Amino acid sequence: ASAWSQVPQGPPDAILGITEAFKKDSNPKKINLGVGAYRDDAGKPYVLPSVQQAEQTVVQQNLDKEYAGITGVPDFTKAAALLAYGPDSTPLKEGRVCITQSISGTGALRIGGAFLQRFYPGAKTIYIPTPSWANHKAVFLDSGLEVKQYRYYNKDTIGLDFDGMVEDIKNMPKGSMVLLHACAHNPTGVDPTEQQWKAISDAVKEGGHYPFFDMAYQGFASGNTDKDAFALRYFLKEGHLPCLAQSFAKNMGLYGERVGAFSVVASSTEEKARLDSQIKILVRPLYSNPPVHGARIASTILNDPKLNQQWLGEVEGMAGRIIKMRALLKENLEKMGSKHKWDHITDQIGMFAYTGLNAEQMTKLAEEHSVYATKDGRISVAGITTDNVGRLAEAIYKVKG
Ligand SMILES: Cc1ncc(COP(=O)(O)O)c(CN[C@@H](CCC(=O)O)C(=O)O)c1O
Repeated sequence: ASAWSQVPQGPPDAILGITEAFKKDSNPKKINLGVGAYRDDAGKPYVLPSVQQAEQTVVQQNLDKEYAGITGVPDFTKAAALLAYGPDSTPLKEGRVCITQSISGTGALRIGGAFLQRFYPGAKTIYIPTPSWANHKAVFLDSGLEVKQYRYYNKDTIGLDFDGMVEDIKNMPKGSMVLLHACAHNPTGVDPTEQQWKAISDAVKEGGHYPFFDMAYQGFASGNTDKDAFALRYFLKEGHLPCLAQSFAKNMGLYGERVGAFSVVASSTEEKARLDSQIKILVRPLYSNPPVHGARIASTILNDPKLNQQWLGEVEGMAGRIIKMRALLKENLEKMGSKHKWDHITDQIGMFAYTGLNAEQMTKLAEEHSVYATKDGRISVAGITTDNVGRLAEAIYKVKG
């Protein structure tokens, strides 16, 4: 018998499996609201013009294909840190930010999980929101951490369970690790207000907890990269020493180039040097060093003031189209005569809308209307276009009323 005879058949991925089902559907009017990837109003993937231009520049430089070093392309990681922490960030100015390039956001989370598992002085338990990105739990379990949850979403108000979240943070064992979505919460699209973030920071500080920010959508939520980094920067001002996972998949459309970064804020430059050395020791046996092409594109954009401005305009454009599609869907649902309130669709922010539809209704959307999205009722708003929004509203109305 083969060595693998006892390997069980695993389930399809909760998110990426939706695209597989969508591809199998022959209905020409099918709609894919599954994977959180931006589409333009023609429903096509969008390569940002600033990315195309940056790529041309990189190619014309005829660079070599040598290893970038374990922590990646230095011009990229320096610029990524500046984008996240901001030009007036004290830790950045004092050289206390330890950063490595990563295989996009997932890779940053995984380096973070492995680093915390190896060096965190407290209990190796990380608390993630309820609900959270479908892959968070597996990333941290596979990193060797225990995963627990804190209350986050209130299904009655289809909003933030702020009191529950703060209470759970206050009740966590002292010195717990807490994963926080910096902006554009996935899957709910529900973010704390700036006031609420201040209370959350106090609760994290009170418990001596350790914050791990996942910022996969900087710029993509509000259209403004500084605004979307508010929570992270506020925590820094409040003296927290967080770690951070960054992704350039969505805000630069570099999905398949796998461009990201993992960083830890140290308490001194001497500590930063020790962390640097250990991050390198951790990454080397993982994948040794990261791919250079995507990072060179991102670095060209971030380091060229003109291209950077153009890029910021394009990010704002993507965020703007999503905000417009939210309003259009709500309007169409109301035109259908739906007796439900749909304010949450326009109140929510970022790539996703949490519709409130249950798994059975989501299955009906797929089977009876060829509308594909994850079973938790999340829809990727970027998949909505002026052309398909009417049909989508009709389908939702038919399964939910
Ligand atoms: C909160 C959050 N963190 C990290 C990531 C990882 O993104 P990278 O591509 O590794 O940079 C995602 C992507 N989530 C999207 C995209 C598809 C997926 O990976 O699940 C989603 O939820 O649809 C995310 O939503």
